Amino acid sequence: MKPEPKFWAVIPAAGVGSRMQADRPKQYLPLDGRTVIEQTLDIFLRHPRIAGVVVAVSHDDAYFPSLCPVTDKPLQVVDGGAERCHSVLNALRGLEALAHPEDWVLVHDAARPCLSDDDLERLIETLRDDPVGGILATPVRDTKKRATPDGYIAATVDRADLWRAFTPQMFRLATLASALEKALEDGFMVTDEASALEHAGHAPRLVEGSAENIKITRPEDLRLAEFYLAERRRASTIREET
Ligand SMILES: Nc1ccn([C@@H]2O[C@H](COP(=O)(O)OP(=O)(O)OP(=O)(O)O)[C@@H](O)[C@H]2O)c(=O)n1
Ligand SMILES: C[C@](O)(CO)[C@H](O)COP(=O)(O)O
Repeated sequence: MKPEPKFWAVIPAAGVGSRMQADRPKQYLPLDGRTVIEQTLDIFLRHPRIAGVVVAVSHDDAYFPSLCPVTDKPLQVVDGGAERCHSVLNALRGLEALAHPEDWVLVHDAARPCLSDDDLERLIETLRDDPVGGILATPVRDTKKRATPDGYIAATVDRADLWRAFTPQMFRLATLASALEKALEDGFMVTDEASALEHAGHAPRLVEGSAENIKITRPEDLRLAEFYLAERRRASTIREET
């Protein structure tokens, strides 16, 4: 009898956050009373289906050790790499000591603290029997333009079938690790996990999620994330009081 596959979270958190122009890596900036990364980790540490978490942090990260998230789940910390894909691959290799090759891995940016429990649950429920896996995403809303090198409109891109890729991106551990290794061997510095699966010939599934699942990249994103989390806290308080 094959064991039921488990669900693991991999959190790439080894970036420097250069576009944020802050005094520290953006995953350690304050957000709604905690840090960005604590908000993100909490989503997975408190979700009943998540068996454990592997976080990739910069080898000289001086911030993470002071956080000490409280959890009874396995929480492994590995060194990140030069690019996000290297950090993810390092985390997958760390996870191999804890997980079965057929277990599901949900790769989620530390910089996306506004992922909702509903979206996480929908992703898992939609993909748990899928032969490949997939990603949270949302259809493009704005008209898309391609630019000339000197900042003029070169063309309008048909947005009919365009989606914005979010995270988590959910794939089987062995499939994802080998796809990432192959993409890197072939010289593809993929910016998300789905690109590696596509390079390997797969067609990951798109699971529509909330546009509130923003990636904190620039200063204005932090203000928006503060608004979203404060709104959810207010709504939760009202529900508890009624
Ligand atoms: N070598 C890297 C680069 C990025 N990340 C992580 O991947 C996520 C998405 O990357 P991005 O938003 O680009 O973060 P940074 O690389 O830190 O931002 P910037 O490009 O502005 O420096 C973040 O949680 C970041 O910490 C990582 O683990 N390892
Ligand atoms: C993985 C990702 O968040 C999907 O949109 C995005 O590709 C990360 O890109 P970044 O340049 O590493 O922020």
